[in-house]
Amino acid sequence: MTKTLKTTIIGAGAWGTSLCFLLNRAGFECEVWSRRSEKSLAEVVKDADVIISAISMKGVMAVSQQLKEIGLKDKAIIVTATKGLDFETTKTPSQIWQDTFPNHAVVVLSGPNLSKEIKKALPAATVLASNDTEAAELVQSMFASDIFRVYVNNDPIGTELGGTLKNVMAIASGVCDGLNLGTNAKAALLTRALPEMIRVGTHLGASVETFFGLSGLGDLLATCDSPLSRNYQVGMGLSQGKSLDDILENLEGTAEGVNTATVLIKLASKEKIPVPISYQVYLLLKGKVSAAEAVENLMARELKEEFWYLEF
Ligand SMILES: NC(=O)c1ccc[n+]([C@@H]2O[C@H](COP(=O)([O-])OP(=O)(O)OC[C@H]3O[C@@H](n4cnc5c(N)ncnc54)[C@H](O)[C@@H]3O)[C@@H](O)[C@H]2O)c1
Ligand SMILES: O=P(O)(O)OC[C@H](O)CO
Repeated sequence: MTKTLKTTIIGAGAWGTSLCFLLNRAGFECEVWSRRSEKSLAEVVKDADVIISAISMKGVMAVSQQLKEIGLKDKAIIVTATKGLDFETTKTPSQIWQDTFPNHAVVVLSGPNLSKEIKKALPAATVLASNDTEAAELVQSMFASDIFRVYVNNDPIGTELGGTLKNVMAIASGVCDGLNLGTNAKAALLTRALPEMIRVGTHLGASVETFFGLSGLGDLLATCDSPLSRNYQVGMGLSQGKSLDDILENLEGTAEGVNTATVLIKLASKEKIPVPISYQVYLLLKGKVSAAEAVENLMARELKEEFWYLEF
């Protein structure tokens, strides 16, 4: 039955084309739309049963408003695969989609999914999260294949925050490796990164457990240890003294952690959430500290007890 569902992917970047590859692998057809497509957005979404947004964060608000004007098919499911926070509102993509389409099921897709590995058909796993379990399970059945193991959960905010907040940590991790700080430092960074992500996530209504799953710890491990990650590449470049502009100009695709760091610091300052690692990443991105100074600042912080995510 699901094989007859019409599926449209919005965004023909690295992730949109990888998601199409995965659907095809599972035996599903889909249409990928970009601003360069011959067809209009209205043409590709008007009969779509499943609409997958794989655009970068900067386009989410505009595209969701465009789709609101166009109108979606009754009961169309919206799947959001973007990892970021909106600059103006600090909202997550799923919050934007759900606010725009209150009567439609919104499903978050997030996990340790580096697109270059996906396109080589290497095995991977992901999470589909929604308050609408039926919708999540339907999309699960569409993506599951011999190379893609798909789990579901009912914590969309936690699932997308795992994938979003780790991008900032991946920048820190690129710095750590670029400065050759060693394995001990890397282990300390990643171990302290997780409670920082949990602190933000739980403040925004996410469940702690979600951060120990694929979209939290899983994506943290993948992105913070892979030169394939664009966010990691940003950190690596900064540690080598390159300018952010220069790094971004030579980057293949989007490093969402750059924008996320700014939005996160705005949000964390307003809500008084301690985010020491992300704050040093933010200062580094803004050119206010050097990579070495960021490390010094983290090491010089007030001494405290280790645990747990409520401590900082
Ligand atoms: N590449 C990956 O490995 C990967 C994996 C998982 C999630 N993601 C997430 O998916 C999102 C996209 O990543 P990517 O790697 O494909 O980036 P990309 O830069 O390769 O592609 C982004 C796409 O978004 C489109 N876009 C941006 N603004 C738009 C607008 N206003 N209207 C229409 N289209 C617009 C661009 O044209 C481009 O095709 C990011 O949030 C990223 O974090 C990426
Ligand atoms: O290349 P990055 O850093 O955007 O990471 C891509 C995905 O988020 C990995 O899961």
